[in-house]
Order: sequence, then structure tokens, then C-alpha cells
Amino acid sequence: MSGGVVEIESAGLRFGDRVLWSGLDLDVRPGEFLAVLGPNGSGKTSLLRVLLGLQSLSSGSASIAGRPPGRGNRRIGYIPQQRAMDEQLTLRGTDLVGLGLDGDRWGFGLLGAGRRRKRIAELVESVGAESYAASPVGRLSGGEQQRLRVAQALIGEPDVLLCDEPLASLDLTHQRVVSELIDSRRREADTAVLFVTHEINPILSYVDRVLYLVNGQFRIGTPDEVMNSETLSELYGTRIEVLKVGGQIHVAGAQSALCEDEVHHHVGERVS
Ligand SMILES: Nc1ncnc2c1ncn2[C@@H]1O[C@H](COP(=O)(O)OP(=O)(O)OP(=O)(O)O)[C@@H](O)[C@H]1O
Repeated sequence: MSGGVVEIESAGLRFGDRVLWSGLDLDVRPGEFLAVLGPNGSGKTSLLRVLLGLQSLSSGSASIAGRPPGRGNRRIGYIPQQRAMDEQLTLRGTDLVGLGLDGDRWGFGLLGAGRRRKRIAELVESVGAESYAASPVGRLSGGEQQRLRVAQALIGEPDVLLCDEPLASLDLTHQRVVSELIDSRRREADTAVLFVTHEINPILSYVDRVLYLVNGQFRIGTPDEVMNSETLSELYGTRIEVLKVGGQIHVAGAQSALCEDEVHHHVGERVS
């Protein structure tokens, strides 16, 4: 293994008897855009938690931005899976974005006050949040909060960006704004992106490789290598049809391969 900003070797994660994945080898290069797909409960978020140092591997090893996973690595940006913020939260949007500059250790900014304000304003503008960034975040809509979280993750100029369904709750326009922003960060600064999603289509043109997790199994490859009927049928253990229409990928049959409580993320035209 060499040159990866994320290096995962022979990694396994299990909870009790349940193996989420095992034998995972993955090297993510600087500037690479990796989509992490798979049904509910396949271990996508757990993989990010391992890289954040919040979850230990059951076997194997991982390193990120040159260090073992652990707290306080400012080279990592993280966009968490969306949870609504407390309505009573009076923190303003700009303060939330600024937290991305402070790290979680020192409690004061890494930049002087003027540069700090300017940098926050740039990021707020980049996610189109100028009109509400001065408001208390608890009063904002889910999508507005989400755009501020993206700005917060990017402001520290991370080498690796871990994104957990960052487009959920965004309308189509802002899905595009946010995915283009993430894509330009990795093009301009060689930031590696690990992007957990149920929907590959909004990011398909950016994706270099896909990691697809299902029931303890996985495949890694380019979208064409992974998102085809043969590979997904093998992975799900049943017949899956993958249709490519108008530059989009539609997966049919994955619903019936999953148990009831996993179905809700797979209805309609959704991909995983
Ligand atoms: N600390 C833990 N102890 C026991 N089980 C856990 C723990 N953390 C996660 N799990 C289980 O591992 C499985 C994978 O969870 P994870 O959140 O990684 O899935 P996911 O692929 O991100 O799913 P979703 O698409 O629903 O977000 C789930 O069944 C979850 O309940």
C-alpha cells in the first residue's frame, strides 16, 4: 500500500455475530472521489466512524491523513448524517461555520479576527447561505442547516472529506451547489472525498470509484465496473437489473433482495 490519504488494510468490523464487512483493502488517493453505496445497515456510516476514530476495527488497520484514526485531526473534514438541530439553539450560522476553524481543542481561532471573518464569509457565500447565516441555526430549515455544515467541513481546508449523505434534505439546486463545491475542493486542493449516499446519480459525473457494501460483501471499482447487472446480482445474491438511461443509473430488483425494514431507502428510482 502506498500514497493513499486513506489506507485500509485487511479491515473487518463485526458486532456480535454480525459481520458488517471483512477483508476490506482500500487505498484512497489524494483528489479521489469515492462513493460508498449499500442498503441500510450495510456499514457505510460505521466505515466513516472507523476513520473518525469513533469506532474500532475488529481486525486489520486503517490510517487517514497520515495518522491512525483519532480525534483532533484537523486534516479531516466531516459532514455528518443530517439530524435536525435543537430549535432552541441560538448559535448563529456564521458561528457554526467558524467552529470548523477552531478545531475542538483550543477554543480560539487559528486565524486573526479579520481573516477569520473574511474566510467565514467566503464559505457562507459558497454554499449560498448569505441571507440566513446571521440567524440562529435552530430556526433554519433542514436544508439550510445542511449547507452550513458543508461550509463548516470545508473551511478547515481538509485533506480528506468524509461525507455522510450530505445531499439528503437538499433540493435539486442545492444538491448541485453542494456536490459541485465538494468536487471543486478535491480538484483544486487534492482533497480525497469519501461520500456515503443512497443516490449515485447526483454525483455520478464526479465519482472515480464506488465501494458497494451488501450483507458483509463488497465490491470496489469504477462506476461501470460495479454498477452493472452482473456485479450487483452477484453481490445481492439475486437477479438485479441495472439500466443506464440518459447518463443515469437505475437499479431494479434490489428492494426484493432486502428485508422489509431496509426497503424504504430503495423505492422508486433510487439506486442502492
Ligand atoms: N456500536 C454498535 N453496536 C452494535 N451494533 C452497531 C453499532 N454501530 C452500528 N451497529 C449496527 O451496524 C449496522 C450498520 O450500521 P451503519 O449505520 O454503519 O449502516 P449504514 O450502512 O450507514 O446504514 P444507513 O443506510 O441506514 O445509514 C446497523 O445494523 C447498526 O445497528
